[in-house]
Amino acid sequence: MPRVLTVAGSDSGGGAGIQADLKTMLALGTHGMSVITAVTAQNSLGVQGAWELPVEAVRAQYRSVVDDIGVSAVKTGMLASAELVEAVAELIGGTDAPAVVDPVGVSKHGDALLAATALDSVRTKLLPVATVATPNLDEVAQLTGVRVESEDGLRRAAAAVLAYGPAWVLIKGGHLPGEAVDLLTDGSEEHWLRAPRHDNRHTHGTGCTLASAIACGLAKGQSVPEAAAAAKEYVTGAIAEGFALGGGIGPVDHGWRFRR
Ligand SMILES: Nc1ncnc2c1ncn2[C@@H]1O[C@H](COP(=O)(O)OP(=O)(O)OP(=O)(O)O)[C@@H](O)[C@H]1O
Ligand SMILES: Cc1ncc(COP(=O)(O)O)c(N)n1
Repeated sequence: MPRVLTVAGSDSGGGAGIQADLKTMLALGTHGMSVITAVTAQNSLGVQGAWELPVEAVRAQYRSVVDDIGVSAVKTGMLASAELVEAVAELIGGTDAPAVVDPVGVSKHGDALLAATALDSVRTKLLPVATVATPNLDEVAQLTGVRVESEDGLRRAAAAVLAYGPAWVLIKGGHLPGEAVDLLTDGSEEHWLRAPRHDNRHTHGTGCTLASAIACGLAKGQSVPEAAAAAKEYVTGAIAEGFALGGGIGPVDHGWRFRR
C-alpha cells in the first residue's frame, strides 16, 4: 500500500488543508497520514481563527509516523511560522522519500496562513529539500519578486523558484485568464499541463488537492511528469464538480470519480 504523509494545517470546513489532502489520498488509492501543524477555524466565507501547534508536537507526530509506518511520499501545506518551516524542512531532509512542497501563503479569501517572517525560511530551508514545489502566482511573487500576468511569464517564474533548489517546480497558472495552464520543469525538461477552465466559483482546496495528488503518484512509483499529469487530470475533474456549501466558496469534489 503506498503511504502518503501530509504535513499541513486543519481546515474545519473540510475543503482545503489536511482534510483535502486525506480525501485526495483515499480517492487515489493510497493510505493517507497526517502531521497537523496548525488548526484553523475556517468555512466557505474565510478563516476566522488560526492556532499553531508547538514545534515538539509537530516533530512527535512526524517521528511516530515515519519511525513505525514509514512513508512513500510526503506533502507539505500550511506551515504557519518560521520555526515550523525550519523544523519540517529538517525532518523532510532526513527522510528518504520524495517531498511535494506547496508553499501555502494566503487562503483563497486573502487570510494569511504563513507569517511574513517565515518567507526566508521557505526560500532557504524548505525549497532546497523539495522534489517538487507547487507555488501559485501569488506565492511566486512573495518568494521571488517575479510577477506573472500571462502565460509568457511562467518560464521566468519557474527559473526564479528553481534557483532556490527544488528538483522540480510546477508553477500553477490557475489565476491567469483563459485556459488553466501550469508549467512543470526541472530546468531542462518542460511539461505544459493544460486543461479547460471551469467557470465554477467553488474552488476551495484546488492547490492542496493538486499537491497531494502529485504525492500520491510519486508514492505509487510514478515519475514526476507522470504524477503531475495524473494529478492535473484529477484536480480538473474535482474543480468541474465543485459544489456550493455554506454562503461562500464551496469545495472541489474529491469524490468525483466515485460518483461518475
Ligand atoms: N477554474 C479552473 N478551472 C480549471 N482548472 C483550474 C481552475 N482554477 C484553478 N485550476 C487549476 O487548479 C490547480 C490549482 O491551481 P490554483 O492556481 O487554483 O492553486 P492555488 O491558488 O494554490 O489553490 P488554492 O487557492 O486552493 O491554494 C492548477 O492546476 C490550476 O491550473
Ligand atoms: C489549512 C489550510 N491550508 C491551505 C489552505 C489553502 O487553500 P485555499 O486557498 O483553497 O483556501 C487553506 N485555506 N487552509
